[in-house]
Amino acid sequence: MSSPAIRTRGLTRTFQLKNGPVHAVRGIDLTVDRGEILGFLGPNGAGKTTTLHMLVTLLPPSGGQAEIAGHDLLHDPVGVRRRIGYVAQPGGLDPACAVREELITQGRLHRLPTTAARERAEELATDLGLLDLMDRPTAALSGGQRRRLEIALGMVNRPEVLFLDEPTTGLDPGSRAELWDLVRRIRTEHGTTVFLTTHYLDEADALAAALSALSYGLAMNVATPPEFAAIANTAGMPLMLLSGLLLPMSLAPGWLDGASRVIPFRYTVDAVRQVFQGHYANGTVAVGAAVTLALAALCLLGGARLFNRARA
Ligand SMILES: Nc1ncnc2c1ncn2[C@@H]1O[C@H](COP(=O)(O)OP(=O)(O)OP(=O)(O)O)[C@@H](O)[C@H]1O
Repeated sequence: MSSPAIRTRGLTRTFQLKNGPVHAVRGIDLTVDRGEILGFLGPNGAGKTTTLHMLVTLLPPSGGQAEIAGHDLLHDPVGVRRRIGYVAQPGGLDPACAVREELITQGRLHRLPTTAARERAEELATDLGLLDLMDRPTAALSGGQRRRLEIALGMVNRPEVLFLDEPTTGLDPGSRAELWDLVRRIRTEHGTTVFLTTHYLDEADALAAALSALSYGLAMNVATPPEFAAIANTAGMPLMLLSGLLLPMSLAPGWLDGASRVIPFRYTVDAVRQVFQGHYANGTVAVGAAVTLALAALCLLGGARLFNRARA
């Protein structure tokens, strides 16, 4: 059986500042299967970008291990880099450079001979809907077109794993939907594993079969729907969610004890939605409310793990 696309164990990053350490990522255990889209969800400052930077070899971890496409992050970073594509947050394009030139230059950076780099540029442009824009300077592209080009640049080396950092931030709803289609096509047509960070639960919901939520530098993954249902059906939890108490560690120590048995977990957003819709039978809870509740649950569980670690 082939190894997972991404596997991390206890991945940690601490920044040492003059006034003390910042524990940006506190020991993440993640497994992402090949060909899967993983939505890595969390609010500002949760540690998403730090995690991503470690996984794409830009930032050395302070502790833990990771394997990407079967290559060890610490011992074989070059092997990792050859097999991944990385699309950073927007802003890296040369405004004066035409789309074709950007694509060819990227191919050359990946050591493709000139002819192969040109062919690859045409191929990607066809695939990602950039053909009509090839002679346009990147400064003259719309936000959505620019994003598509950035993703094409990340695909030049035919990566096994594509990392996208907040791919739709700043896009209008139409461009977001187009980009989601593109990401789905990349997965189905190329079999690429996609790891994307996002602030938006609807984005993770639309794209990802698996979702990992980050809270205070701790990731939670691997929850089967029954496990999640067991948590959600715990007496008192709906009230806590509705009251908007995101981290009621001190208020519900009994519940937190229970939570420690099912963490780490992974689940699909659909499962979360079903759990909450089932819980509030008679259909009075709209999907939007279910999503909000799910997000609150993630925060609660992040707090639970933090709490249990602190006690360990
Ligand atoms: N170079 C650094 N030095 C010190 N602290 C840092 C550094 N980079 C990130 N941090 C801190 O680590 C934590 C996680 O930051 P990170 O950028 O990974 O979060 P994020 O989830 O990507 O946030 P956002 O959604 O705002 O991009 C934050 O508290 C941040 O201030």
